[in-house]
Amino acid sequence: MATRVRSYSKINLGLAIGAPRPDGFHGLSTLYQTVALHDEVSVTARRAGATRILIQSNDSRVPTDGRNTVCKMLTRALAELRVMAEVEVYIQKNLPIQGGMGAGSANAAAALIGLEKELGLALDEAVRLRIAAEVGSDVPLFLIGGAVLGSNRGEVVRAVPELTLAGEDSIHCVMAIPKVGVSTPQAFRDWDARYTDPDLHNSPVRDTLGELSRVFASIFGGTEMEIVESGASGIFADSSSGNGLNVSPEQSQGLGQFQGKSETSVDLAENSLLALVRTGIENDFEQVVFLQYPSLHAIKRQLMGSDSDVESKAIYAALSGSGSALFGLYRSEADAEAAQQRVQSADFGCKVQVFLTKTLPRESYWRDMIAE
Ligand SMILES: C[C@](O)(CO)[C@H](O)COP(=O)(O)OP(=O)(O)OC[C@H]1O[C@@H](n2ccc(N)nc2=O)[C@H](O)[C@@H]1O
Ligand SMILES: Nc1ncnc2c1ncn2[C@@H]1O[C@H](COP(=O)(O)OP(=O)(O)OP(=O)(O)O)[C@@H](O)[C@H]1O
Repeated sequence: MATRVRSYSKINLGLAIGAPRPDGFHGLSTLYQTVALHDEVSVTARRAGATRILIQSNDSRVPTDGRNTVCKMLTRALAELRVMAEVEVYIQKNLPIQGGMGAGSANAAAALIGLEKELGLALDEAVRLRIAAEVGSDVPLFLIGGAVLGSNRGEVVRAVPELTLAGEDSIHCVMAIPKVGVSTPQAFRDWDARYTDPDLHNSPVRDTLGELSRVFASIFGGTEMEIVESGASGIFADSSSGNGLNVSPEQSQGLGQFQGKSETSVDLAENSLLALVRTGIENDFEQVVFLQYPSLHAIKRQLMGSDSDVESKAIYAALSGSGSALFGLYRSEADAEAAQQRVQSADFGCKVQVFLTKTLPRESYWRDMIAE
């Protein structure tokens, strides 16, 4: 029987892009959050005299050769394990391709988990993170799950306390998935063009990378990391987690006012999403992707809701990664359903799928990953 692994997706809460680097990548600062929507990656593996990796998928757009993230990951993992094996993988695609939800990256992490389980072997945590980073900037986050800070080119990851809203760490989320694929490398190139071409460059260059990094540091602290075991994976965890949050007095006051309370530490532990959103986080990719696809901007507005109904408005809505998927986060299921309705009933000139889901904290991520 194959090991069936749920390959969950991610959204980005705030994403700042730095200058292009000599290696072709960009510095990046983001807060990844895993969500419950997922593909399913089924893995069968047995030791053999020679390695053979067979990949199949229900979606013909998924490459089944060495270009597949799963193939890249398994090749590296088997080499590190010093094992030869016949491996068969079936990728049941539910998530969009080029959707900005990290689906292909998550497939690679899921395949690694499945391979280890099938062979009864486990790689050292540092090795897993290293080969994950080689496969793609978005892969390491899926070896941690929950709320994860990403830096460098996105592959340096750090577990941070779960995002909370009214004490809950599983937050109602609406994903809107337009039938548009956005190429990530192209979106980075568009960003560069916008900020190097004087004709396109309308506003002074802002150090959004530095600004967002400082926001994250003020919210999550910059404490030492330690390796702890959690679920199926060892993870890097913030040693200050527990009550967890380290917020400036100004932010604490702002949040207290928002809630009509003066207590800060309890409020912050219970409402860290609000604290984060009130710092003004943004996704830099919106500046270039919305110019090219104005319909995506219109979808974001519908996800956000109207100022005349502040109570049911989204807490936050944004493009995920480089898109094309967008998401909204809500106080209640009813608010999320209302947002789903708004998006479904509007005409954006392109087909849009809309899903109700929830953010997936680290504990649930690992607990529910293996489908029985
Ligand atoms: C946009 C995000 O999804 C945000 O979470 C990620 O940054 C993308 O991560 P990913 O799909 O795993 O990207 P990779 O496979 O590592 O890189 C694909 C291409 O995107 C560009 N790229 C990616 C990440 C980064 N920090 N800077 C870049 O310029 C590079 O051209 C690279 O060749
Ligand atoms: N396992 C895979 N699933 C889907 N696409 C894959 C996979 N492996 C390689 N690819 C290729 O990678 C490209 C982008 O895949 P993916 O769906 O991960 O994009 P994405 O959702 O935009 O990811 P990100 O959020 O990391 O930008 C596709 O065009 C596809 O050709």
